[in-house]
Order: sequence, then C-alpha cells, then structure tokens
Amino acid sequence: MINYTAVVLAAGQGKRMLAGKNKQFLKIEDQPLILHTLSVFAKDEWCAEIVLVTNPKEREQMEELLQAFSLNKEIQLVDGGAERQDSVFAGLKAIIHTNLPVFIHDGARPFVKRELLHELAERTIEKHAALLAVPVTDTIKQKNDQLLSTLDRKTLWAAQTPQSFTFSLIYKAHQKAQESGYYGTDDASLVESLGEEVAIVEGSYDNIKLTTPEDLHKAESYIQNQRKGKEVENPMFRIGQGFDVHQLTEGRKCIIGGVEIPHEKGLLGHSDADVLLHTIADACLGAIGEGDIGKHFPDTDPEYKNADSGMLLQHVWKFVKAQGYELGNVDCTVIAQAPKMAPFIEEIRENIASLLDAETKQINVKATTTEKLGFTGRKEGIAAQAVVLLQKDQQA
Ligand SMILES: Nc1ccn([C@@H]2O[C@H](COP(=O)(O)OP(=O)(O)OP(=O)(O)O)[C@@H](O)[C@H]2O)c(=O)n1
Ligand SMILES: C[C@](O)(CO)[C@H](O)COP(=O)(O)O
Repeated sequence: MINYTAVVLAAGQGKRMLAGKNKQFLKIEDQPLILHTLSVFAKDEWCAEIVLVTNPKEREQMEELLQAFSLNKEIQLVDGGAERQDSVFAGLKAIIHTNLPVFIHDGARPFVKRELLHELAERTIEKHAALLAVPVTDTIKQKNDQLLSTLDRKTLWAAQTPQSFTFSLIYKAHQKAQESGYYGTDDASLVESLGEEVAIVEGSYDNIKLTTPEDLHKAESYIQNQRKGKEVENPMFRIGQGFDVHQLTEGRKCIIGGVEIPHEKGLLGHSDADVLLHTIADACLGAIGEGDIGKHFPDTDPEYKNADSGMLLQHVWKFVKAQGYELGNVDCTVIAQAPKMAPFIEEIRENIASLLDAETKQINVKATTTEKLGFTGRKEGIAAQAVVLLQKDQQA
C-alpha cells in the first residue's frame, strides 16, 4: 500500500456548465457532484489525507454539505484562488503529510477508478511525477491565423487528473510559476517547464471532467449503468434450492435437522447423513452460486467421516455471511414414510434457526409421506428438499 494525499479542487465557478451556480453543488443522481468525487478518495484506504479547496464564499455551504453526507474520512477545507492554479497552490500549502505523494484532482472528475489511483501512486514513487491521460481519438487541427495544420495524433494524449507528484517537486514548480507569472492549464505542465520528466499512466475515457451541460447527462447514465452492473454482481436477493436423499439402514442414528429421532433404522452416509441439513446447506450454496456441499466437504475426505452436519451447515453459513448476505427465510420438506416427523418439527426449526443465526419464524419445516410409493414409501430412504432466500445484509 502506498499512502498519498489528495488535493481536490472545487473552487471554480463552473461557468461553462451554465447552471447559474458552481457545478460542484449540482446533484447527480443521489448526491452533489463534489461528494461523488470525494467519496472515491474517502473509500480508498491508500488515501491518507484529503484537502478540499473551495471558494471562500461557498465555504459554509460546503461545510454543511460535508456534514449532511458524512464521509468516513476527515476533510480539510482550504480557500481557493481566482485561477485553478492558485487554488492548487493554496491546497499544497495546507498539506500536513508532506512526505507522501500528492494527487491533484479536479472535483469535477467523479469517475476516476481506484485501480488507476493505485497505479498512479506506484508510478509516482518510481518517477516523481505522473498523470492519468488517454490517447486522443479525434484528429486535432491547429489554427494559426488562417493557416490550418494537422498534429500527429500518435503523439497526442488528453491529460486528465489526478496528476501526482512528490510534494517537494510540485511545490517547487508552483512556487516558480507564481514567481514568473506563468499559468498552465494543468499541474504537469508546471513540472514539465522545470525540465522534469512526467510519466503517463494510461487512464480511462470514463474519467470525464464535467464541464458543459451535456456532461451531466453522460454522468447520470454512467452512474445508472454502474448501479445496474453492481446489482448483477451483488444482487439484493438470491434464491437457492436443495435436494438430498440418504438410505435407511440398520445400525445408524437417524439424525434429521440436527435432532436425533428414535427409529429402528438410521441414515447411511459419510458424515452423520443428516439429509435435511445437507439439503439446506446445498440451497445456501446454490443461492450464492458456490456449487454444493460435495464440492466443499468431499465424501472422500476422512476429516468429514461421521461429521456433525450442523457444523458443516455453520461453515456454509459463515461463507454466505462473508458474501454480505443474511437469511430471508428457509422452507423445507422432509419426505419420509417413517419415522413420524410431527413431534420433532418444532425442535428441528429451532435448531436450524440457531445454526443460521436466525429467528424460528424464518424457518419452516414440513414433512410428507409419499403414500407408500417409491423408495421413500418403501422406507428404503429419506429425502429432503429446501428453498432458501438470502437478502443483502444492510450492515455489510
Ligand atoms: N479558481 C479555480 C478554478 C477551478 N477550480 C477547480 O478546478 C477544476 C477544473 O476546472 P474547471 O472544470 O474548469 O472548473 P470551473 O473553473 O469551475 O469551470 P469553468 O471554467 O467552466 O468556469 C474544477 O473542479 C474547479 O472547481 C478551482 O478549484 N479553482
Ligand atoms: C487539469 C485538467 O483537468 C486536465 O485535463 C484541465 O486542464 C483543467 O482545465 P480547465 O480549463 O480548468 O477545465
């Protein structure tokens, strides 16, 4: 992990956005633009310090915003200047951790990806100065008076932010620029003018700077698509089903749902052969797309010989919880001609609830015979089936 400081710029006027106010306060989907940008850094554990440069006239408004949408990192507010470059210099002067690389980032670029931030940090350690940039895709014309010329696109890159530097280098570059009265349109250009090399980290075309009203539509559809992608990867609800059969044989215990049931025969299997808990474990694994218990606890592994299936289910449940889910409900059916299940149903429900850190009302257990038909009807074996509904853990 490489720690860095982020200087986030929000002190502009956003004139080209034509919104009649600083674009940083415009709401994009659920929150103002500047919060989308700040939360990228607040969520990145590599980011050790955030300096937010604001327009002094909007400082109070910004403070209120930060309070209303509390981010999980402290943010130091600093008054910006008339030009972007003045704002950057003000931000640099406020940095506490001057030993860390400094990322200078436009508050108006909310979609920078964490992987790229990390690549940039690594390049800064190697090269002292680096920026995100993308190859230019249009043909670029240069117009001098009436004369038009075409630049060689192969050599052209569109600069983005963050631009990242060792503190001493970027501080020196800004100090020199201020002394000479030079204004560049980005920070890398100030370092270039010192004759220093700046490395390019190829960025993403998604890392747009919201500049004109059209960019707002692009931003909204980007966020909507991102949300849809997340829902597919990590949906709110997941459902799984399980089915299992074990043979009834003499000389074995009959354990169903973790309860030992008095019966002349018991269930045969590598583990304790608890047909119902196996079914529920399979349904849980099915819900999170993780195969079945055979995959996780092979019946060839001596570790699971006569294993307590309650323990196996708890293992599976830990795995489910680690993926950020909690139990919606379980509905299951034991299919057995004998033993008679009714006297044990409540105890089984409670046991399953305790194995799944759930309440008894979330568990339903039914039993049926098959009217003497088939292998269950002939009492050769017992089957069980279950459905499990998982829901995203709101605390995770
Ligand atoms: N004096 C300034 C000017 C700009 N910025 C910030 O620098 C970033 C990039 O600038 P730009 O997109 O040009 O923003 P504005 O200057 O606000 O826009 P405009 O030029 O349309 O007025 C923005 O996050 C902006 O808030 C700043 O902190 N201080
Ligand atoms: C720094 C920058 O975002 C790199 O593309 C860009 O130069 C800022 O320019 P602006 O005129 O302040 O938008």
